[in-house]
Amino acid sequence: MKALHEKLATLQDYIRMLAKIFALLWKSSKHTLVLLLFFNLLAGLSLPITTIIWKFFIDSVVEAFASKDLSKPILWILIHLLYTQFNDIMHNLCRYFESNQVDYMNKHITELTLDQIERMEMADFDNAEIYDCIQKVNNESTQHSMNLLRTLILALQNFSSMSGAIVIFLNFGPLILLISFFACLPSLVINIKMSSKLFDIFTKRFERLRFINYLKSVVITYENIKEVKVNRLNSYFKTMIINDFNTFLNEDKKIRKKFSSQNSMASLLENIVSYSFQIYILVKVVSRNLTLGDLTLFISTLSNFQNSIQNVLSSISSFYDDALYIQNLFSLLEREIPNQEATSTPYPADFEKIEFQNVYFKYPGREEFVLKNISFILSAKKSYSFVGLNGSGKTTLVKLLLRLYKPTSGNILMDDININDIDLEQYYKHIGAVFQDFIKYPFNIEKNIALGAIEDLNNFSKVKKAAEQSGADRFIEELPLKYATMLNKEWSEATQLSLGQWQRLAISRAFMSDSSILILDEPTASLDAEAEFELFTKFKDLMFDKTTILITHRLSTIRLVDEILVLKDGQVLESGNHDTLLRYNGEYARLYKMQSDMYMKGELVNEGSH
Ligand SMILES: Nc1ncnc2c1ncn2[C@@H]1O[C@H](COP(=O)(O)OP(=O)(O)OP(=O)(O)O)[C@@H](O)[C@H]1O
Repeated sequence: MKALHEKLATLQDYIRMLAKIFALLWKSSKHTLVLLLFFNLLAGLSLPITTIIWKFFIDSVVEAFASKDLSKPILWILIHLLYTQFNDIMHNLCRYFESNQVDYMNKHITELTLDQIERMEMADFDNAEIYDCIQKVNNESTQHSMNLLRTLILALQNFSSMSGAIVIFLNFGPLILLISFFACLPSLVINIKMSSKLFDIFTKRFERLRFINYLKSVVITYENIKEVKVNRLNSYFKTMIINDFNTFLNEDKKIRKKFSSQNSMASLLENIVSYSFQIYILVKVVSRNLTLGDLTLFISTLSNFQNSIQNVLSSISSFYDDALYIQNLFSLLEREIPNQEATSTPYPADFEKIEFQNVYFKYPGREEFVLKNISFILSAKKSYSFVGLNGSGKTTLVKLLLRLYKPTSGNILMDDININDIDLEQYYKHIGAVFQDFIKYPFNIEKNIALGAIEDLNNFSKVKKAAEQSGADRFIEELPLKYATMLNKEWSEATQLSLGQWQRLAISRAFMSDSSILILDEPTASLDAEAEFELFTKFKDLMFDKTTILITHRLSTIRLVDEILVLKDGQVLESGNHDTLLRYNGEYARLYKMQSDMYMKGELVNEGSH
């Protein structure tokens, strides 16, 4: 991805970017955009039209001094009143359509982003640059789309005002406006330079800003408060954050100071030009025998013209600020995602075995192989466990089976069918998984369980049964609102569950699914050893017709499975059932002995990891 200043190096780049933004606005809501542009163009004309009305009013007042007839000035006041009223209505309409357009744009961007994210593969999320981009777009979408629209509207209104001014000056001396425009150019250059400098700094410090925001969120997140307090980290983090703010502030102040003195020089030039022209206008009005109204008309129009230029300048610099976000948005939306190969092979519901054949795998962007020459067979309707030290590749094996990644080489077959050829929708319908880092959905208990089978979202009796099977029903029944209880502290009237209770809900989701393969990747780490053993015994009975894969570090539970695969450094070291592996007296026997010794000594309270 190119840096923004490289991408927006030329005027053409700006125009291309503007065209893309316009297309985005157009697709968000054509109808609202047309009305919004129309009313803003009209609103932009209000300044020149009001100035013209005042010209006629002043002329009529001068006439009234001689004729003593006030009807004309009163008529002009009435016209002004009507026009002001019309203007107010128009401005309200502008605000109405602007707010609607912001909402439509937000909705459209959210929809496009979510569509794109749905099409992206797991490997895309491993790419730090893409991941970063998604986070930025997600966090800043609302604010920036609003800013952007305002900037464009402001620019449009001012262009409209400037065109009105040009029409007024057409017969009087359009050169005056042209020279005034050139007098504003130094300001334009200074503003663009300042914005680009601030923008460069902002880009450079973006990483650090994200770090600070992350640190702030560490301090304010409910789950973290206890650790932060106990370790007395509040003031340490606060100092870190404030120090960074001070550094940024000083850097910004230096730049602003430099440019504000340059800006004063530029304003001096503008003022000299402006006041010279006011004198010129005065001389010309008198020499041509024009009216007092004409004098006010031209002087006010000149001043309005210069203000409009200033406003357009500030639009350009705020556009520059918002461009980083827009750049991220477009690079995310324009990212080419190769169409998934059509995988239409039906899921082999009555498969007999799953076979890993010489599977090698390395993560995208990584050099080293995480899995090396893995070959084994899982028979249908049997239970298996992957065992090994942290980082030995257990979860990676599961990710390949779940088709979140494809093997770098080698095949994974269900009978003779490569799993990556099976229709994906059908595949996921038949495979269930619960992970250690399961999701805490922002819904009530019923829905948190029901999401295990999206087809059965409203099947309450199935939800209840799943909760009974996981043992979650015991704590649910004690809650005042039972299955209707909202979870998580963040939501009003919500209850905070313990991690073990959350895990039981996640496991209930597995009981909802009618899948024929079930993967449990350390979903029971927060349950005590006894609860895990009891749960898995139950699991085995209930899941007798499924192929199950259990990953846990508790070897006491692992005893229950039909076959154990021991992994070390991405390779299968041993396989067999508990007794065979103990007799073999290899890695498994060593780990098992170590854990049971610790149990005997009462040292292992919760052996989540080695
Ligand atoms: N997304 C990723 N990108 C790059 N490397 C990864 C990624 N996920 C895991 N790894 C690396 O792959 C190796 C195997 O990780 P994996 O999660 O499969 O181990 P594990 O056996 O499940 O470990 P644990 O018992 O700690 O859960 C580790 O060295 C890890 O650093």
